[in-house]
Amino acid sequence: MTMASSKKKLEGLVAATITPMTENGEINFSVIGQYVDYLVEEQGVKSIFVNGTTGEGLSLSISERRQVAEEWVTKGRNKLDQVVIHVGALSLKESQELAKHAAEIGADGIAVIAPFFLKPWNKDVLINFLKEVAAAAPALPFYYYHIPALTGIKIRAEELLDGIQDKIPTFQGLKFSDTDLLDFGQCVDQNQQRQFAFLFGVDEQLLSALVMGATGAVGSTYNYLGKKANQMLEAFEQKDFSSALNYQFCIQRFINFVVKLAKGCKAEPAKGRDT
Ligand SMILES: CC(=O)N[C@@H]([C@@H](O)[C@H](O)[C@H](O)CO)[C@@H](O)CC(=O)C(=O)O
Repeated sequence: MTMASSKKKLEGLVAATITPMTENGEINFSVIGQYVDYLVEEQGVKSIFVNGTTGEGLSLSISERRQVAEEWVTKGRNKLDQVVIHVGALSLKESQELAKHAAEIGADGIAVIAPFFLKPWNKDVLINFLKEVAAAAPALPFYYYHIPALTGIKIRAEELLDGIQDKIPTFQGLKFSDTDLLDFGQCVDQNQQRQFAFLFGVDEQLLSALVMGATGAVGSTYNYLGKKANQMLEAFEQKDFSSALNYQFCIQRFINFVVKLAKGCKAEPAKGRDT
């Protein structure tokens, strides 16, 4: 048994954290402690996903990513259940450096997206990349972060997962940020022993993914809609599907409102890296 497999399973809501910035585009480390307290006390969210899409990890320098990861781990100690660090990068060396660093600072897991510029042309090439990153942190649970709309890599997650633990012994689960519920369902279905975490990443459709077997969810909206989403999880658990659906509709209305608001906004420079 690897050390990774003895770890507690990542489940429930996981907030994909925003990286707080100052007006000058520097990282505002000073608010991370309060941010942790807010998630735990106000939203009931006890696990986080750092430096992912929401955290703009790929727009930060390697040094910034290391510092951000360290700050979340430090401030989350004894408060958060799990801190997973996204360590994906175009450079294998950088990704390995970040994976090693995540292990050194005591993170609970690492996640990796597919390299998206010179793209892996088939499943085996992608697996080899992921395997090399995972090997840099052999004691940490490893999650594959599937987000084809942003990476442009259309290799189905179901195909990738087939036999993955033989190649990546620390493989612990999938963060699935896509609307293809056939692919998602087939990932769950092929995992007969139920040992992996299946974390859905399209917050507005989480209820459908719960039906399909999601064991948890990673998303941006759990930063501020965590309480509502937790109520939905609770209703689903109690088999109160009509209440669960009402919560999902409420979340959808909110997300739709935010999306429309964002479309109507002119990008303001220097608040974040991706505006
Ligand atoms: C494309 C994107 O940013 N998707 C979000 C969702 O949480 C998304 O914001 C939400 O479903 C609203 O559309 C997450 O899947 C991304 C995520 O978890 C991350 O920040 O790594």
